[in-house]
Amino acid sequence: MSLLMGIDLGTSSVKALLMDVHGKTYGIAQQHYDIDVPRKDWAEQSPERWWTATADTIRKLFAETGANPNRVTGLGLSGQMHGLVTLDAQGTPVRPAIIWSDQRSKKQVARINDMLERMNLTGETMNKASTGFALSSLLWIKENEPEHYAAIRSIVLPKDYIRYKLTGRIACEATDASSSLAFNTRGRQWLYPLIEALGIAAALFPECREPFEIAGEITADAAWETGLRTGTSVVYGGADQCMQAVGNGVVEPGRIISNIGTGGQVAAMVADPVYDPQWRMNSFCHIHPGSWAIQGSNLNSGLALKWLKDNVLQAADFNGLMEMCAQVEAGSEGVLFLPYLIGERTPHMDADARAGFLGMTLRHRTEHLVKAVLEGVVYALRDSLELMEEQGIRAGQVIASGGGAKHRLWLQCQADIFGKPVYTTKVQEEACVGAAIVAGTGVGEYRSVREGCGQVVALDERYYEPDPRNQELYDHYHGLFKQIYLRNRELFKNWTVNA
Ligand SMILES: Nc1ncnc2c1ncn2[C@@H]1O[C@H](COP(=O)(O)OP(=O)(O)O)[C@@H](O)[C@H]1O
Ligand SMILES: O=C(CO)[C@@H](O)[C@H](O)COP(=O)(O)O
Repeated sequence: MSLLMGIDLGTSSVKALLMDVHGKTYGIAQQHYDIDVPRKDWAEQSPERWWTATADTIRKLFAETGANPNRVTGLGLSGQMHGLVTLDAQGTPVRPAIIWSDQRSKKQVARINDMLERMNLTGETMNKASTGFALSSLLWIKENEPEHYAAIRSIVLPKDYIRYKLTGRIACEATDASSSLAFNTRGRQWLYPLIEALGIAAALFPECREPFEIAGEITADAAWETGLRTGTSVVYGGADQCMQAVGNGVVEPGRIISNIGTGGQVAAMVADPVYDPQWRMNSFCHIHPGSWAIQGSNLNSGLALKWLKDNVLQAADFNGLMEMCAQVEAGSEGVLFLPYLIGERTPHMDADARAGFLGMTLRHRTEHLVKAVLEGVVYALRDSLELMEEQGIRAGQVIASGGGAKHRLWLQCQADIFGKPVYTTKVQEEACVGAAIVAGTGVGEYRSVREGCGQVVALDERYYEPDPRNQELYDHYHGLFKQIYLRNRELFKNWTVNA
């Protein structure tokens, strides 16, 4: 039977998955990497490091499964969104990639947003600019690193670089391109009037296609580095949020995803170009022309727990932390964590917002801080869920996904704080599975993405009910959580000397 490969270039690791066309997983391999923070507010990763990690991971996957590369009929890619990879005339990265969590481009964001309003283009972008979006980062390079800017011949988003290394073809696709802000999200093409008004050459933006189209074939060099067969078909793939939606079977309206990756999102698919007129959420292209994803984008989800684990507690692993706080009561005995370590998008769109613990007394111990971080992350997701409902999008089912769905405590916390049952799918590594389904559609294993989802994705029978005893308490703390930001917003703006 044919096999499909899905690769997800995440923010904390790259994962590769092999499955058969019915969704039976043959194996998953992973390699971790860090975010580089060379200066305050910067967040960068090396595209070359992504590539060596990806090639190693694919080789490891073949070694561990013993699968024959000749059986792989299609490969699809999923990737962290928004980031900017700059390529020179030889296709070599000009500088490290500026990724989604970078905050250096606040001035450029303000200017782009002014321009969007003046040119009346917000109906096309369906978003306002944020720091870490590729267009904001590119304008920052233009204004601050002219020698680098002069060397750029094309720009792509993170997973597009991996596709280029696999196939030799430089290109983008609509779901991720719509997260760059240089894109007409309504019309699914680059937004040249905006690009040109910012003094950026339109030629830097390569051709932009659809996720399930075949982009090319594995080159001999890539085959040598990865163990894949030369000539294997590679589809364009898509943004991780889109591929995750496919891997959760969310290819039509009615289900909402709550994702805890490095960032966090509450997202739904809509069949109309819906966006929040107050710009508290994001709307991006979904898998097919005529479909969009509307999402609450929280920047500090798994990232906040990872920060606590690595920078504060120097703990060995996530499971150990989760067990440490398993006995702490709902509400962490009054400790609240505001998770805005790198600012926040939904609902505040404020790169200056900052994190903190509040409400501590002599009684509190490490385990309360851990639980408060889990809860703080979910309060932020609840902000997104409430905005989603404000847009008229009702959640028939909330499906949890991402690394945060690996532990029952975080799943129960979501059910309790949302006040809704939370489901998971039987799928492991949903973004990889989504990418594999899209690959299967591109190479003709499935007649449609929907048919692929039908064959591969099923909900787990086990789900998490909200505990009625915790509802009032969590409503109260979520109210405090919102107030803490609102009452400190002005202080955050002037937090740092010489900021
Ligand atoms: N066993 C676990 N228990 C709780 N949280 C976990 C566990 N494993 C991973 N996580 C959380 O998931 C995050 C990584 O999620 P993932 O979806 O793999 O991220 P990305 O796609 O950004 O690389 C970690 O930072 C951590 O907060
Ligand atoms: O900003 C966003 C989505 O809008 C980010 O969440 C990136 O798409 C990275 O995803 P993860 O690596 O955290 O899953």
